[in-house]
Amino acid sequence: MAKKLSDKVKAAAAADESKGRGLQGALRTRLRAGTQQADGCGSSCGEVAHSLVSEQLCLGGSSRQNNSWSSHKRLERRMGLLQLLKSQLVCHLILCYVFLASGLIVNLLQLCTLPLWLVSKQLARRVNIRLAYCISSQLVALLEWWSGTECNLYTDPETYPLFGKENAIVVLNHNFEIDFLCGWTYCDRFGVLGSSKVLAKKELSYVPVIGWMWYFLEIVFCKRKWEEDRSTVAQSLQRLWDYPENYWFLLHCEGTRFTPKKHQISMQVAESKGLPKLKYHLLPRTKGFWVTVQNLRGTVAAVYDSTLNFRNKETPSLRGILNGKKYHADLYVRRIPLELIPEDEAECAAWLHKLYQEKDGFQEQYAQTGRFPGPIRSPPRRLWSLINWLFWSCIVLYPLFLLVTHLISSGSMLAITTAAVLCSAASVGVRWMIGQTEIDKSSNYGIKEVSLNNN
Ligand SMILES: CCCCC/C=C\C/C=C\CCCCCCCC(=O)SCCNC(=O)CCNC(=O)[C@H](O)C(C)(C)COP(=O)(O)OP(=O)(O)OC[C@H]1O[C@@H](n2cnc3c(N)ncnc32)[C@H](O)[C@@H]1OP(=O)(O)O
Ligand SMILES: CCCCCCCCCCCCCCCCCC(=O)OC[C@@H](O)COP(=O)(O)O
Repeated sequence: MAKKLSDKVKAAAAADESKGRGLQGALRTRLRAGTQQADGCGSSCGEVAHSLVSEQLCLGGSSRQNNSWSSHKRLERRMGLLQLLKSQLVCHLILCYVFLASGLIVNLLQLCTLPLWLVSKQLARRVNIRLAYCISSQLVALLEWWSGTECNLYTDPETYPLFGKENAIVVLNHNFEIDFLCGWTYCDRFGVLGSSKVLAKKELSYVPVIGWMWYFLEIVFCKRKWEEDRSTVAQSLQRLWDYPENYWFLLHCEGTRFTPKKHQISMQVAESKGLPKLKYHLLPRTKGFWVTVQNLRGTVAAVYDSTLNFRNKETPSLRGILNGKKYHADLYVRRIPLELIPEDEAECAAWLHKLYQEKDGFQEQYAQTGRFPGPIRSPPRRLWSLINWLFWSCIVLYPLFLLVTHLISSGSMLAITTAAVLCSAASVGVRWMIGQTEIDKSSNYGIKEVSLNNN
């Protein structure tokens, strides 16, 4: 497609040239048109614009051509150096240190808000929303500003203005290691990052910084055991009725991340239930969806059916992001008013199965054409996440710098060894946290229960 576009633009430019406009001017005009077209058609098309710029640089007079060419080369070399820098361990250690140190400070501040809950619950919630933003937006900054990952949004123009202005249940496919992070990015762009919620597995509540922050955000945890979850999940959802700010409530109805083995097993379950097979999704669990819709009816306006995929079959990871690797996310969102969702449990379950069949169709279309339906309306990344990261870096890196210089000048072996042990422990801790996002280390949920049922 990229080659086709490039050829098309060049051919049109040559035609313009023959009309006497000069090849450079013609290319410049066509380039503008080409870049606009590239906006809507995939990453490779973006590269067309880049290659045309390079060609244009080569088309000037010979001395200008040499200057432009060498400055282009310099730029490329600088980009290469920047990329090399981003892959260095020392950079990762600094990023992780800032995240851990600032995260623990924020957790401590959240603890300090406990008395406030007794005096004014709504004020305590608003304070915690802002504190949580300080943590989650650091990961958003990592995605948007460090790795430069592109996040496109396919949605219809009537829906777009409602994003961030109402409470919504977001049903998102669970196929990627960074789908939670892409979710956060969209939340940030529509101003609901601090307040957004999820139906999360209980194990995540023990993850330092993020899991601890979630207690204060009234995140809903489940054990993925319906007998226990049916009452605890409903109670936690009821508490959100008077939440003071707009939020998105995320539900991965598959309940676990996609792996070929889990897919095979869940399709056996689908078959046994007489349901059509899904190619790109696990069979959704319907109880969590039903209980969420029932308990949030009246306070949530719609379900945002969200389907995420990455261009060129990219398999993004948090490690890749930390290394500065750029990915290209595409998200398709359909708004479905909550009144359209059946109240009866069995009907609601059938509705969800149908929704997942439609989602599977969208993924098939994406696999075939590289596009979801509808126009792209991508909100720009916001500066706030970067400003927040710079602010916390100043706060926690300055004392670290003082400490390191003091340690070195003191020459005390004991102090230096203690610092090295603490650094290693922190590094192991962060690796474990990153491990939580890795599909290779995914739980046995969706495998174990079926083999138990079969025994
Ligand atoms: C685009 C914008 C994005 C916006 C983002 C917004 C906010 C962001 C905020 C935070 C981001 C952080 C993200 C963190 C992500 C963390 C996510 C998770 O932790 S996912 C895991 C936890 N969540 C869930 O599990 C939700 C889905 N699960 C359910 O709804 C379950 O029903 C349950 C309520 C958890 C109960 O679990 P249980 O295991 O008891 O399930 P069921 O009773 O439903 O299971 C029995 C049921 O399933 C059938 N079955 C059996 N085996 C399988 C199988 N392998 N596959 C499919 N189905 C199976 C079985 O036959 C039973 O069927 P039935 O109900 O018909 O009897
Ligand atoms: C600037 C910042 C640098 C930071 C570097 C360190 C970052 C460490 C971040 C750790 C973030 C931990 C958040 C975990 C969210 C994981 C969400 C997820 O995807 O959970 C999986 C479950 O849904 C299903 O589990 P499985 O049954 O598949 O198993």
